[in-house]
Amino acid sequence: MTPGARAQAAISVLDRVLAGAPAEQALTNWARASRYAGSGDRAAVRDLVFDALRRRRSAAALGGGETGRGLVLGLLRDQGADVAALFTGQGHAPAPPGPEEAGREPSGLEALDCPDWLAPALRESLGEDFAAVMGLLRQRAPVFLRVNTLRATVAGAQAALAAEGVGTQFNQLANTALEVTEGARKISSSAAYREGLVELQDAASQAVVAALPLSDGMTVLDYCAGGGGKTLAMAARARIRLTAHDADPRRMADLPARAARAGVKVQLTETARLRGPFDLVLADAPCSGSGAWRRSPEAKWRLTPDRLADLTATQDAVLDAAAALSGGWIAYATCSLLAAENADRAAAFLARTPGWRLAGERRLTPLDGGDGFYLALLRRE
Ligand SMILES: C[S@@+](CC[C@H](N)C(=O)[O-])C[C@H]1O[C@@H](n2cnc3c(N)ncnc32)[C@H](O)[C@@H]1O
Repeated sequence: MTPGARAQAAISVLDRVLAGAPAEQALTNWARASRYAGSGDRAAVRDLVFDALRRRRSAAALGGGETGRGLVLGLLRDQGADVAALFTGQGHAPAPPGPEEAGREPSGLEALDCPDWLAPALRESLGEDFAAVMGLLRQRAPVFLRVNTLRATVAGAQAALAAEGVGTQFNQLANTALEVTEGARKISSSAAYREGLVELQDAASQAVVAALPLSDGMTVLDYCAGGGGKTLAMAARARIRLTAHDADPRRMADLPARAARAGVKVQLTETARLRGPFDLVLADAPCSGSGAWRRSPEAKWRLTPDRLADLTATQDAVLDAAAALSGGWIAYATCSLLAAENADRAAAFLARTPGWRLAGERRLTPLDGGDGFYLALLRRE
């Protein structure tokens, strides 16, 4: 595909996303219908789509409108690309821009790609870091790996990856974290990955697990296990008896295979069969994902006040369920930057639940290098 044809493909995918389709699904449908597109084309179109979604507001201003065409035009102008050479109207390339597509410079919250309604809450939560964090959320996220210390040392994993063309450097957020510097697209086919030496996991997510009070012999429940990223990371930290649960068990479908690959034992349990007490319950609650908007930029634009209110109600329910199942610790975590989902939820829990205290807290933002995360360690008195 020519660069112009790739831009046109991104325009059609973005039009579907703007109409409500999830970006991953719209990209998959486009790729299935475009057998002529090679892996390089698919990667280029994907990058255009996700870059445009991260900058949806500012790109719409620069491109003259919030359409697929406006977003791609605006993104390319932002990147300093030669738009006239791409929007030629020749072959499969998009038509040249008209005068109504001249666009304008974005300003204020628009230039930060911040939704207006969320700005006060984000400003309050992030304080003087607000603009710097919003600026980082407009960029691509680094790719991080977690070294599975049950299978390899950090140096051993680095050497195995390097032999397969994947360059890494140590990241200070966690002593298991490697940032990928080269060859990210080779990871999933590498032997190091297939043999369970490394997992894809954000460095801040690893830092959260590193901060948990885990020791040999503990019984641990991962109450919101999802795909099991933190389940596996906890298993590598200490010899614990691990149970994984999720309100939607289908989310744990890959966990048995991932656990086998990592050399880890995990018991999957349905809600009706859960029996406490556990020494520690990890409540990695569903949230706005605002700390991970670099990876999932659509979430920034789809969040609404009603959705946020639903999420905080679920977070309260998850904390209450965790308290009923824990004999000692609750680790409440989110990948949100909003105090309403973080410290406010921990405070509300402590206010309505006698017999618990706050034993520790950690806040991470993309300024620390990884995703934004919050962790509250709650201790039964
Ligand atoms: C942030 S994700 C978990 C990510 C996972 N811990 C990881 O590290 O890969 C939150 C999970 O909570 C689950 N969930 C939502 N509501 C829940 C509830 N009321 N009780 C338990 N799990 C819930 C969702 O299905 C989702 O898989």
